[in-house]
Amino acid sequence: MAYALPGEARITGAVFVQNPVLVPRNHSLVSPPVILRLNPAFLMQMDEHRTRSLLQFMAQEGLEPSPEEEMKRKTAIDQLKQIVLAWIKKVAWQCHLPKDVIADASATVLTYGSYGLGVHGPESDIDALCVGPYFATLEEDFFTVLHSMLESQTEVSEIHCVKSAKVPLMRFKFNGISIDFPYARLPAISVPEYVNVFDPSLLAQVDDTSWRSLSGVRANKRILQLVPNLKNFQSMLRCVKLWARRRGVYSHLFGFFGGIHLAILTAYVCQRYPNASASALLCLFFETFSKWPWPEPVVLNDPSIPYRHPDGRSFMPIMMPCSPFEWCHSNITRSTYRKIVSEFQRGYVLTRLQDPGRMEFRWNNLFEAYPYTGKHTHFLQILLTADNDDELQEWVGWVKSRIRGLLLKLEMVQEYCDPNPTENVDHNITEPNIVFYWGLSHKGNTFINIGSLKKDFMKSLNTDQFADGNRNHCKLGLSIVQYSQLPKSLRLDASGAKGSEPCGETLDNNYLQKPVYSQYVPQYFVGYVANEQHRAAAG
Ligand SMILES: Nc1ncnc2c1ncn2[C@@H]1O[C@H](COP(=O)(O)OP(=O)(O)OP(=O)(O)O)[C@@H](O)[C@H]1O
Ligand SMILES: [Mg+2]
Ligand SMILES: [Mg+2]
Repeated sequence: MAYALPGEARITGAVFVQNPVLVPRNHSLVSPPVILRLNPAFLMQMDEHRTRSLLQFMAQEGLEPSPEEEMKRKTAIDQLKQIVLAWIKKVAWQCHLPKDVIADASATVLTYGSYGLGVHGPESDIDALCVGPYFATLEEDFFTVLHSMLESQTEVSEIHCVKSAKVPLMRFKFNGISIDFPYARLPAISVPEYVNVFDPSLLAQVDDTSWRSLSGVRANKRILQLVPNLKNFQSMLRCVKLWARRRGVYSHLFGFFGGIHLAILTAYVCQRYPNASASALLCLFFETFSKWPWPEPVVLNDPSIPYRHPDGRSFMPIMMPCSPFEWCHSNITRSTYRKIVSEFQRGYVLTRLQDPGRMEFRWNNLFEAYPYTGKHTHFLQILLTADNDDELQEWVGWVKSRIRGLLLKLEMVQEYCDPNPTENVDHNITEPNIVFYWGLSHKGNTFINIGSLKKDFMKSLNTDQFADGNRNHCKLGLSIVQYSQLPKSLRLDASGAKGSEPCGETLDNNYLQKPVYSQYVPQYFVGYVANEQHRAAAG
């Protein structure tokens, strides 16, 4: 028995109900149910209690980096700023610029992505845009001069240039922290630390690549301007990201959401319910998106701003919140769309505010890890091996940057496929390796011609282009495995209480989860092509 709150009494702010309503208290525990007459003060108290328990849960989960981790990141950015400043003086001097211009010349580093939003976790990268003056070129000064300056720093390791991406960047580790480092060139001599990235006079003259590189920073700043309560937004987005990770719907490359998508969805709910508490916002997130009439787009900005409707190819269109108001790039497919929708619905069922008599909220249930082995009986095993760890890292990165092709091919023969992005290591195999297990539909075609699937995918992988085609020892194996052939750590019956004996190749439970941070990004990665019209509209 559950009494729903009347429609108009939804939690849309500090005021919860217009009229007291009757609800059962602890209806599952008390029989017959004790009926309690709720009043707004009680509901408010209950909301505070829920928010406290959510914040407690977040603390237990270690979602916020420790002060030491924070300091490490801040130091990394400060040091990068110093390096960039030294770099620009050197470039100005090499360009034989007049002394006073050399003295004025400056460049800076602007953070964006999860770090810029203040929602990074211990495992997040730092997205840092290097912004330099007009005389420092991308190809020569950034990718050659700055690259070699960075390479010579003891703090920097695993540095790679990703020149062919839409947003060209350097990728490296600074004291062990992964950094994405694109470059934008502004029509100025001096780029101050707090440069205004919305300044139309600057934007009107930047080149296309710089424009795309700047769009990440501009989108972030816009999100921060648009959310009414920053602290609530940050708490909620941390929770939403944890939920998405645990439920297997966080991975842009594997057809799910990336950080930018979740940031915009979260900001949308915050904007719509400016006075709601952090816990109410999380509940409203699931309510909003479990009922969302996809493919109706999610638009964060003022709805009066005219926009072109999406082309109909995107399952879940989400608009970037800064001009020229393009769509966030999305890899969502038929299968991943289905999974995301069902996860929104699950979230809604577990957090619905229909039962306000329920004082305790089991947040653990919402964030439970997705039970792949309870949902699927057959899996596509994707095994990637290489001669050494460095080659493996490059190989995995390359394959992941093109993995959507495999998903689409599989969807042509399978009704549904669940591409689990978790990276496992099989210690029974001597070569360095990474293994993925993708859930297959039991209703679909159980016969998959693995040979032809692999041939097609290898063709689209275009291994000749991969590191100049010199990596002959990088291999990819595809096979279908049953539940019983999975590593024990992935099975529901890992305790051995029940379940069948392994058949075929036996895999042990010595698997590790080890995310690979790669130099490769898909060609379409981030952003859009700007044109004169876009620039004119910028601001
Ligand atoms: N698909 C995309 N479309 C548009 N912009 C994107 C896209 N993916 C990434 N970006 C830009 O790059 C930034 C950094 O992306 P990244 O993948 O590092 O996610 P993030 O939000 O920082 O989350 P994480 O904590 O996982 O790193 C985003 O904030 C966004 O500006
Ligand atoms: Mg990031
Ligand atoms: Mg990044």
